[in-house]
Amino acid sequence: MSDVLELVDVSVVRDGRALVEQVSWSVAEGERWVILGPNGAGKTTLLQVASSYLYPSTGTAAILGEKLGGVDVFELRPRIGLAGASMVDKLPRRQTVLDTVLTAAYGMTATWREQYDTSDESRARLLLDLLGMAEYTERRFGTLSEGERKRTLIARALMTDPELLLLDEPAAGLDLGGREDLVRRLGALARDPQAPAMVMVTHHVEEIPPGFTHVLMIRQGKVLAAGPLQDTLTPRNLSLCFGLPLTLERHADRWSARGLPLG
Ligand SMILES: Nc1ncnc2c1ncn2[C@@H]1O[C@H](COP(=O)(O)OP(=O)(O)OP(=O)(O)O)[C@@H](O)[C@H]1O
Repeated sequence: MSDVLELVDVSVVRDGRALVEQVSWSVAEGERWVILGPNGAGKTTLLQVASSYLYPSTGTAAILGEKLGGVDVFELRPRIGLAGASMVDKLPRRQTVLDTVLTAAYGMTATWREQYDTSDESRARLLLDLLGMAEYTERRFGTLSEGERKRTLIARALMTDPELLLLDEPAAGLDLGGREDLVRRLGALARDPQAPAMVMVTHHVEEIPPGFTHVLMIRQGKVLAAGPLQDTLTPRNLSLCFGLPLTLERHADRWSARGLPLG
C-alpha cells in the first residue's frame, strides 16, 4: 500500500524554538487519522507541512509520493484538499456558496469571469448536497453561519477530487446540533471506500467521527503516541497528552472524555 504521507524526523524551527520536533509519521491509503493535542501542541504546523505550505527545517516529508523540495507544489496542491479557518479570510464574502466551491476546481479563491464546465458545476452541487448545503447555493458566503461555512469549506476541499483531505478543527465553534450533524457527515465520508485518505485536527475526542481509524497524539511539538484508535486512544495517553487525569469512554464508535473529580 503506497504512502499518502510520509514524514521522517520532521522538525519545524522558528526563532530557535521547535514548533514540531522529530516527528515521524506515515499515513497509508484508506486510513482516516485524527490529530489530537492541546492548544499550541503543533497540530496546525503539522497540517501545514502535510499540505505542502510549510517546509520542514530538518527531516523529510513526502506527500502523495512526492518529496517536498523536489516537486512543483503547484502540481501537488490540487491533489490535496484543505479545509481550515485560515481559508475563510481568503474567500470573498460576497461570492455565492456555489462559486466558493467551484473556484477550487481552478485553484482560485474568486471567480474572474471564468467559464465553468457544466460537469464542474454538477460536482459542486453534488458536494454541497452531500454536506447538507443544497439550499444555500445562491447565498453569499459571508452571510453563512459558522456551521454552514465549515460545511461549505469541506465541500470546497473535496472539489478537486483530492487524494488527501486535511481538516483543521472542522467542528470548532459549532453548537451541539451542528457538531453532531458534521460528525455524522464526516463519518459517512470516512466509511466511503472511494473517499480520500483523511487527517482531521481536533481538541476533543467527542468530535472523532465514526469510521476514523488512527490517532496521532502530540504534546509540545512531539509525538506522544500514534497508531490505530482502539490501541492508542487510551485514558493514559489522553491524560499525558492534555496534562491532567482523564477518563475516557467509548460508546458505539463515539468517544467522550472527562476530567477526574478533584480530591
Ligand atoms: N511563525 C511562527 N513563529 C513562531 N512561533 C510560531 C509560529 N507559528 C506558530 N508558532 C507557535 O508554534 C506553536 C504551535 O502552533 P500550532 O498552531 O501548530 O499549534 P496547534 O496545536 O495547532 O494549536 P491550537 O490548538 O491552539 O490551534 C504555538 O506555540 C505557536 O505560538
